[in-house]
Order: sequence, then structure tokens, then C-alpha cells
Amino acid sequence: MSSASLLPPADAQPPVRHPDAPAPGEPLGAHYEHCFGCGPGQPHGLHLEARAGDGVSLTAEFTVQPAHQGAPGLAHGGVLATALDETLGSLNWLLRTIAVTGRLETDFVAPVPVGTVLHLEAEVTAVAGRKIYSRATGRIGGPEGPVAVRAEALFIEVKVDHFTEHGREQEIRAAMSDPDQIRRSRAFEVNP
Ligand SMILES: CCCCC/C=C\C/C=C\C/C=C\C/C=C\CCCC(=O)SCCNC(=O)CCNC(=O)[C@H](O)C(C)(C)COP(=O)(O)OP(=O)(O)OC[C@H]1O[C@@H](n2cnc3c(N)ncnc32)[C@H](O)[C@@H]1OP(=O)(O)O
Repeated sequence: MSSASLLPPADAQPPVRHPDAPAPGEPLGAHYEHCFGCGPGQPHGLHLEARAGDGVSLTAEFTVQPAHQGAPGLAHGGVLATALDETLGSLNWLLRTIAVTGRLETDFVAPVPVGTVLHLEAEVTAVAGRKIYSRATGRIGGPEGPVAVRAEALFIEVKVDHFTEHGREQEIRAAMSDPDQIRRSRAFEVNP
């Protein structure tokens, strides 16, 4: 049961896939080297890998590592919420919109053991002005396996200034000179 602020208003529109969005099946890659969700430069990060789907949808995979435990042998709930947040946030690349998580509601349906591959799927359901409504599901035992986690979210579109004003100078500078052109464009040119 989601809260009222996650229900799109009556004037919400269906999401529009950007014409330059990666083709279905194409990996999205990391948007930032040091992102805890997807960055290759975070030894204990999730290293989540997302692929574009049809429309404004995607799939992603995350393997639960020993560093991600809460209870012995089980994934920490906050880490699972991070996987959902990262998956949902990646949808914005298909819209070519810069947005941040405003609200994330998570249902933890079944425990997720260390070593498990979490198979995620997510879609944007509606857009209303700066507000982007989305939902995601994480399954275990295979892409068609039982649901372990579910989330609904509201992302809010922001200008790139959100990051340059609030982020730390040294990381911003490093990200701006990232030799990976796709990462640079995902961080800085998504909404030119
Ligand atoms: C230089 C380096 C750049 C690096 C850039 C990197 C990446 C960018 C590109 C691509 C990203 C790709 C993949 C990303 C994948 C995963 C990342 C995970 C995402 C995150 O992990 S991101 C971190 C956590 N996130 C935050 O750090 C947000 C902190 N927060 C704020 O910065 C403000 O809070 C903000 C901006 C959200 C809103 O502030 P604001 O002043 O702009 O707008 P305002 O408050 O007016 O809200 C406008 C309308 O949204 C409604 N609304 C707002 N908040 C709501 C809530 N919580 N619940 C229900 N409704 C809400 C209002 O009710 C109003 O609705 P209405 O228009 O109907 O009145």
C-alpha cells in the first residue's frame, strides 16, 4: 500500500522515452565511477548493472556480497533499498532527465541471502511536471523467481546545479574530467 504522495495526480502523463535512449538490451553502464550503487570504483559498492528495456523500463542485477550483510548471511535492508533506488534512478537516463529521489517506499517481502543474484525490473509509470513516478521489483532465483523486494518512488527533476552547488568540489572536479565520455555526459549533459 503506497502513500498518497506516490499516486500520480489526475493530470499526470505517460512517460516519453528519449529518442536517443539506449536500445532495449543495451547496458547502461555506471553514471559515476564512485557511485555506491553502480560505480566500479567502490570496492564494497553494489556494482549494479542495468540494461535498457522497452519504453521507459529497464532490468538490473545485483549480487549480494558478504559486505552487504545485516543479519548473519542475509542482505541488509538498507542495501536492498539502495539497489531499488539505483535501479529506479537509472530510469531517468531513458528520459534524459536529471532527477533525485524525493521519496522511496520499500516492501521487504522475503529475506535475501548473501550470494544471491537479485533480478530487478523497473518502469516509470507517470510524469507530472518535475515529478517522476516509478516502481520496481526484485526477484531471487532467476528473473521469473519469487519477489523478494518491491518499491515505489517519486523522483524530482533538478538542474545540474543541484550537484555542483551541493556536492564537494574535489569529487565534482574529478567527475568533470572523467575520461569516460558516456559517464561524463550522463552526469553533465543529460539535459543540455
Ligand atoms: C557534478 C556531478 C554530477 C553528478 C550527477 C550524477 C548523476 C545524474 C545523472 C544521472 C543519474 C543516473 C542514475 C542515478 C541512479 C541512481 C541514483 C539514486 C538517486 C539518489 O539517491 S538521489 C540522492 C537522494 N536524494 C536527495 O538527496 C534529494 C534531497 N532533496 C532535495 O534536494 C529536494 O528536496 C528536492 C530537489 C527533491 C525537491 O526540492 P525542490 O525545492 O526542488 O522542489 P519542491 O520541494 O518544490 O518539490 C517539487 C514537487 O515535488 C514534491 N516533493 C518533493 N519532495 C517530496 C517528497 N519527499 N515526497 C513527496 N513529494 C515530494 C513537492 O510536493 C512538489 O510537488 P508540487 O509541484 O505538486 O507542489
